[in-house]
Amino acid sequence: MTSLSIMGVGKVGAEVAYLSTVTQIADTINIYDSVPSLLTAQKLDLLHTGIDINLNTDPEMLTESDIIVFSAGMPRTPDIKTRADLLESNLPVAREFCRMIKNYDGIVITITNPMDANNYFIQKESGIKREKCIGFGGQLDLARLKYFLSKRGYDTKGAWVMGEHGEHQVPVFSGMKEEVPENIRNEILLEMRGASMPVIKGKGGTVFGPAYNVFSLIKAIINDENKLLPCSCVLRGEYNTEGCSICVPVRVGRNGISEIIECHLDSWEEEKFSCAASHLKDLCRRV
Ligand SMILES: NC(=O)C1=CN([C@@H]2O[C@H](COP(=O)(O)OP(=O)(O)OC[C@H]3O[C@@H](n4cnc5c(N)ncnc54)[C@H](O)[C@@H]3O)[C@@H](O)[C@H]2O)C=CC1
Ligand SMILES: O=C([O-])CC(=O)C(=O)O
Repeated sequence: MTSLSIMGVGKVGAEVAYLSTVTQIADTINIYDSVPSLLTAQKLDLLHTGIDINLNTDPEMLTESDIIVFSAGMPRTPDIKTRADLLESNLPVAREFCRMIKNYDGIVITITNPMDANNYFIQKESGIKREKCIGFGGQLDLARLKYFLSKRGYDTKGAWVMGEHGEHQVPVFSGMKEEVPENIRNEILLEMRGASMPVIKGKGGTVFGPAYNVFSLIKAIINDENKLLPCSCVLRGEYNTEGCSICVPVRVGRNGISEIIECHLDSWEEEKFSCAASHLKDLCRRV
């Protein structure tokens, strides 16, 4: 029996709820949002699929879940330059979330930006084990990296991402068969940084990319897949890093993160990862 909760059913949260409903991935789905009219509308719309699901909207049920997706808070608009600029608006929401989930010891998937800092804060504030606090964003960055590589005719096998889900993301090329020269690496990095903005400008926010990949993460947990995924997690010395949550390769199964993999990086990647870590440590000191 699996119970899944989604806190914040705006664009991304609702799409995750929809995918979880149509695939019947969980036995119980619990959705919550601070806007009652939106919450009622999302509930009715899900029920109108005709799918026989156990759907609740009771915030008390959050702590009874196996997995909670935290997707509440403000998204970027075209004039909000970086995800880190959302910290002041969304930290109070993360704080309220932690109050609501007191004594919870299941898995939290953090989506709300700035995701790495929020994941770090939620882990620290809630006291939930770091293995159960999974920051989402790396899978989406990896999908985008693969898109930019294939557009240039590269075989994407072995491509990876690490670093911040933000300006300091780190595409990892050194595991690929073909060498990617530095000028192309820099070009792709710039494209990755700007990847979501045309979507935000054109339709108000990214939805399908994040929701599909969050759903794969939920599936990896529920089915105990022990799947290798790029996720943000609080480091305690791995990659010589502590004091922040940052995207690294991890294995994910029923109990959350079962292993943090320390992979080889070349000098270009190492330099970028170290910049990402110091940027995130600064951000995390503020939470
Ligand atoms: N990590 C990632 O890869 C991605 C992260 N995001 C982030 O996810 C967050 C949500 O994005 P969208 O769904 O597009 O935004 P949205 O505005 O469509 O939905 C956010 C929802 O949160 C609700 N909310 C706000 N404060 C709340 C509270 N205190 N309690 C309960 N609900 C509350 C709002 O009523 C709204 O329905 C944003 O911070 C966005 O930047 C979005 C896409 C990808
Ligand atoms: O760019 C944003 O603000 C939303 C997001 O995190 C993404 O789509 O990667």
